Amino acid sequence: MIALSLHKMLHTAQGNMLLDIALNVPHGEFITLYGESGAGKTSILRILAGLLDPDDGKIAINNDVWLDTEKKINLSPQKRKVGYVFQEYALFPNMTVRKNLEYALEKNQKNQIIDELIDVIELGDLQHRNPSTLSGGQQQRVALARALVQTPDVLLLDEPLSALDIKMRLKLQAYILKVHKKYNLTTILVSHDIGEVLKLSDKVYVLEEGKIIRSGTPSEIFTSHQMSAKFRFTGEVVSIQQEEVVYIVTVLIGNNVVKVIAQNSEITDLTVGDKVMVASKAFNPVIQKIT
Ligand SMILES: Nc1ncnc2c1ncn2[C@@H]1O[C@H](COP(=O)(O)OP(=O)(O)OP(=O)(O)O)[C@@H](O)[C@H]1O
Repeated sequence: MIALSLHKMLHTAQGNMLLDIALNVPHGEFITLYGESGAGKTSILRILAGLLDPDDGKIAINNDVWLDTEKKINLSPQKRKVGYVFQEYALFPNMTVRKNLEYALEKNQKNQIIDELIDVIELGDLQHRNPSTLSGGQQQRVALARALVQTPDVLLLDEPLSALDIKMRLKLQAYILKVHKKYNLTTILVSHDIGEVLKLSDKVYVLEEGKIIRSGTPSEIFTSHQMSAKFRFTGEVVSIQQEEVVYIVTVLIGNNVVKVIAQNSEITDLTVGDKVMVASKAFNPVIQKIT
């Protein structure tokens, strides 16, 4: 469980903005912070990691207190068990992938974890190459592995996939989910990509001007209930799930999510990431791939 409460006066181009957050994240949950640019999402991650001090607050992870401004407790970033992945890959360019991972080992830590992560994140073929020779997606896989070397309790992901194309994003999303489950992490993602948020998170917190204004499951937050009877929209498939004899296709249309019931014949050539048209036909939405 992450128990977090904090205040921090932030200085924005429009003047002061109070970041005022209280959040409890159960152990093993995957949450997303979602909101406009400048709402304070990155600041929350930096405060958790110990890279930014709040004006006052408390952070406890399970029973470990990382910060308690009243009791003057403030653990250094090195003592907090967090893994942090940013949009920038921030790898050492002149060290091999393996050396980049080994560099993250703590003193006296066995390097067995390096082989395990290379296996789990499938970096075997890349381990002796330098990051500069790798694609963005491959570099981000290395950055993800490096964030896990010290077996953190908490994984912080600050728009880690936003520089990647859709194919790479989907691949990396799968690795992120895999490590989240395998290492029983509590994960906090910052993302603007609703498809990604839907796929990865258990719960979404919507931030506006430093405060949480709404929270719920991704479907609760993003599903539109205001669809008119006659419509025609284009969107992107974010998931396809089988429900007994039919399929539920989740389509992202602008900032809204629409769930369409489809027959087997409608989804045969459909995959996640496809652009589709959703249109009403006698009150039932139909879905068609755009080629
Ligand atoms: N150390 C600091 N002290 C005071 N203000 C800060 C500090 N760091 C950031 N800010 C300001 O706080 C505001 C929120 O920044 P933050 O990066 O947390 O937003 P964000 O929601 O992550 O935005 P984005 O989606 O663009 O990354 C910005 O206006 C920023 O200039």
